[in-house]
Amino acid sequence: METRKVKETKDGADVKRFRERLKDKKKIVVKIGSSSLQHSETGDLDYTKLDVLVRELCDMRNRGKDVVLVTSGAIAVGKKAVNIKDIKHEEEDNPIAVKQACAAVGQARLMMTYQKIFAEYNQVAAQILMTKNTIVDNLNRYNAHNTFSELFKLGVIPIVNENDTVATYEIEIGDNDTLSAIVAALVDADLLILLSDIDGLYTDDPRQNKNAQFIEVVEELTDELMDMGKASTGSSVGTGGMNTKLIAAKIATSSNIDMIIANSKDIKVLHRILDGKNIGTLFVGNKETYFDLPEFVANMHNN
Ligand SMILES: Nc1ncnc2c1ncn2[C@@H]1O[C@H](COP(=O)(O)OP(=O)(O)O)[C@@H](O)[C@H]1O
Ligand SMILES: N[C@@H](CCC(=O)OP(=O)(O)O)C(=O)O
Repeated sequence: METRKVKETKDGADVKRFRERLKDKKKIVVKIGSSSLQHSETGDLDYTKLDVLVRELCDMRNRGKDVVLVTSGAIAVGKKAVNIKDIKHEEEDNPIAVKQACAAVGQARLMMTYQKIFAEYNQVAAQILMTKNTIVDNLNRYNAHNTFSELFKLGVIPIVNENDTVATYEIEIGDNDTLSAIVAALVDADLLILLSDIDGLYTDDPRQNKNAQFIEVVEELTDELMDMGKASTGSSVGTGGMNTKLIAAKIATSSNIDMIIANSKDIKVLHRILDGKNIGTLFVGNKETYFDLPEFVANMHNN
């Protein structure tokens, strides 16, 4: 049984009020990682999970919300399709090209699967592939923003991933936790939900430290909290571990967007979160900060 650690609110008020306001969120970005989409034993797609994910997203649309899905999985699905088990950097002449080739195969397959399931719920979905330049270049950013706005007006759910085949993978945005927060800031979302292979943020990696305590709410991302993720690596399938989730939290909360990390083992948590239930770790958006998105993305890997 996990020990829950509830951070006191600044004014001592009940943390429940932060959960209550989740009921009113209108524009929601949901991110799912590769490890959550696959069966861990075989690496094949978990269709049951994908089905529940799509159903939850369509139901959010039916509740009148604007919804974006940021999905990983292109490389993992591509690797499976061309029968590559491991991309070992020391054994490949050009490991990045191998990953990019896998992404080219896998992205199309992944979208095919999503399109099929979204169609079952009579929901139109779109694909948006982004690179660092989509945000840094003013005209690109303006066009991307307008495209999202039009898709929302049309009731379409945009499905986003990094354009791994043209991005220099690992030195551009590189992970979808960060990408999802960037997307949330770009579209002026009011909630970002990261579905992970863990319940939320702990005081330390609970897989390494049995005494790690669960943190229910983070009202202020202190340096101490940011350091909590730095040593982490995450699963063998996932890219960023907790570090990239905390970077995402920094981007989101500085843009006044609430963010939640929740466990993807039961994707039905999505509607429960929107019902104000106490699930996952909630990072509270900060109204007082100004966040310069293009500036941040331009300097991302220099920080
Ligand atoms: N402080 C922490 N709190 C929670 N999980 C942590 C922490 N530090 C490291 N981790 C690890 O990060 C993992 C989640 O990252 P990752 O595997 O990249 O997830 P995903 O593929 O879902 O994005 C957890 O399974 C956990 O082992
Ligand atoms: N863009 C890559 C995923 C990168 C990524 O961040 O993966 P993950 O840590 O599983 O969310 C892909 O689609 O394979």
